[in-house]
Amino acid sequence: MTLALRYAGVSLGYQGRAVLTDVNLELRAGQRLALVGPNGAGKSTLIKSMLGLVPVLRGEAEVLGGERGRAGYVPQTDTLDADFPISVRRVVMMGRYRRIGWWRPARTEDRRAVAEALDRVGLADRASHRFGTLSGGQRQRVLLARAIAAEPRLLLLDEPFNGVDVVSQEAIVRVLRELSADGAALVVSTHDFAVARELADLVCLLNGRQWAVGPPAETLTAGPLRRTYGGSVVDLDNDMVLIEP
Ligand SMILES: Nc1ncnc2c1ncn2[C@@H]1O[C@H](COP(=O)(O)OP(=O)(O)OP(=O)(O)O)[C@@H](O)[C@H]1O
Repeated sequence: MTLALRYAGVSLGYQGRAVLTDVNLELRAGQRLALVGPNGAGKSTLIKSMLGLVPVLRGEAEVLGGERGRAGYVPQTDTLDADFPISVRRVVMMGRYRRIGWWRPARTEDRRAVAEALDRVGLADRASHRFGTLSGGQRQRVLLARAIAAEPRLLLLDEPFNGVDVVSQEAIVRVLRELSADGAALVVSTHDFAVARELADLVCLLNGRQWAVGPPAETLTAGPLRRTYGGSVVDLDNDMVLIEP
C-alpha cells in the first residue's frame, strides 16, 4: 500500500523554537489518523507542517512522496469570513482552481466534480445559496466539498466538528469513511475522544511531543491518556475517559 505520510524523529516549531517534538508516524492510503490532544498541544502545527507551512526543525518528514500538491485542507469554519459574498457553488469550485487555473473558465468536468462533491455532503440543493447564510455545520460541509472537488490523495481536517450540529457531524463522518474507502488518507485533529474512537484507524496523542501512536483500542486508554494529559485522567468503566479540569 502507498505511504501517504512518513514522519521520523520530527520536531516542528516557529522562529527556530520547537513546539512539537518526537513525531514518528506512518500513514498509508485509505487510513484515517486522528490527532488528539489538549489546546496548544501542536495539532494544528502538525497539520500545517504537512502542508509545508511550518518548517521541520529536526528529523525527516515525507508527504505523498513529494507530491504535496495532492494534499487537501479543510480549515476550521470559524477562521473564515462568513459574510464573504459568494455562492456555495463558487466556494466548491475553488477546489478545482489548481486543475483549471483560476483565470480560465470552468469546464464541464469541473462543474460535474463540484455538483458531485456537493451531492456527497448532502448540500446539492444549496448550490446557489450564499455561503454566509448557511449554518456553521453546513459551512463545514461546503469546505469539505471544496476539498473533495480537488480529488486529494491526503485530506487534512483541522477540528472539523467544532461548533457543528449532529446532522452535519454524521454527514461528515459518513463522507470521510467513503473517501478513505476510495483510497484517500485522512488526518483529523480533534479533542473529542468519542469522535477519534469512532472515526480513526490510528490515533496520535500529542501534547508538546508525540506521546503515543496506534489503534484507538491501544491509545485511547487510561495509561497513554494520563501520560499525554499530565496525570489528570479518570478512567470510567474502562471505556469512557474524562479529563479533570
Ligand atoms: N505562528 C506561531 N508562532 C509562534 N508560536 C505558535 C504559532 N502558532 C502556534 N504557536 C504555538 O505552538 C503551540 C501549538 O499550537 P497549535 O495551534 O499547533 O496547537 P493545537 O493543538 O492545534 O491547539 P488548539 O486545539 O488550541 O487549536 C502553542 O504553544 C502555540 O502557542
